Amino acid sequence: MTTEISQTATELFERMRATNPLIQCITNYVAMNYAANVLLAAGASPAMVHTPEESGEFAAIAGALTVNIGTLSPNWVEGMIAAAKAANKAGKPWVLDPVAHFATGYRRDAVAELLKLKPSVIRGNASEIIALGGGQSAGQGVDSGDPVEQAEEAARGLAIAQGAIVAVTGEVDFVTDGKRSVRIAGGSDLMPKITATGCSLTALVGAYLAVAPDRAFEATIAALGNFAVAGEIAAKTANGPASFMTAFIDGLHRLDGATYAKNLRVNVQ
Ligand SMILES: Nc1ncnc2c1ncn2[C@@H]1O[C@H](COP(=O)(O)OP(=O)(O)OP(=O)(O)O)[C@@H](O)[C@H]1O
Ligand SMILES: Cc1ncsc1CCO
Ligand SMILES: [Mg+2]
Repeated sequence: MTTEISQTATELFERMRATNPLIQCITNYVAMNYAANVLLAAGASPAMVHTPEESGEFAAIAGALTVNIGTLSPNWVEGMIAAAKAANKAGKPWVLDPVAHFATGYRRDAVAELLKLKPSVIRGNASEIIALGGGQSAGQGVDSGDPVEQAEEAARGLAIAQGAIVAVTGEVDFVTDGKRSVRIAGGSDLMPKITATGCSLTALVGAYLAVAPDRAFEATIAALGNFAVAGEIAAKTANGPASFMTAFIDGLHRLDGATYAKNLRVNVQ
């Protein structure tokens, strides 16, 4: 099972890079530039299209949509909802990143509306997933304050309740569809020291979903595996967060299928 999932992830890595999928990213002001560069380096084609006047129209032509609520305002929420509705209508997968949704009523309400539109994948840090499951999290704003293991039960429950794949990221990532679960090791402790690493990963999950819309579980694992492998390699030459960022973008660009397969550490639970 572990070997099978690793092989599938490697196939999806190759397919994503060969396909260069067009991904609509509705993300926050902090993440926009970094996420676009991450997608380009990884082999996808990002487009940051958020305003309601065009977000729905664009969702119908993109391979997948990703929605991150990091820096919200009414116009953006309207754009997110229009895009998610259009993606659903066009049969396109979409990913939700519920950044700090527990922090304010406005964020909670926005996430509740978006969850009604049934994202294919929900990707968050441990604190965000614990809070989505109704638990008390130790998160501080956008940063997680909880270990991934503590979010696993909430992740399984959320996956079943939503009919979605749930990905919890941290030192060792956890992905579940409610029945099947895997852990993905790798990455670097420098990754949470760079803002928008998680937001960029959410965008990359969209890129993998675009090439395997009917295999959202495997696509999510493959995307998280891509970050884990590239992050671990980048950390070997980095002196701190700033040089890591450069090494990470270069590493995503240079990564090949053989290196991906060799370094991927997925464990079926
Ligand atoms: N301590 C760690 N060791 C290894 N990898 C890590 C660690 N912490 C986070 N990561 C990796 O960093 C990436 C982003 O995960 P994280 O949980 O930090 O997202 P996030 O909190 O949503 O980020 P942000 O909101 O700042 O964009 C994932 O690929 C995850 O595996
Ligand atoms: C720092 C920050 N604030 C709102 S969104 C964001 C990016 C990381 O989630
Ligand atoms: Mg986040």
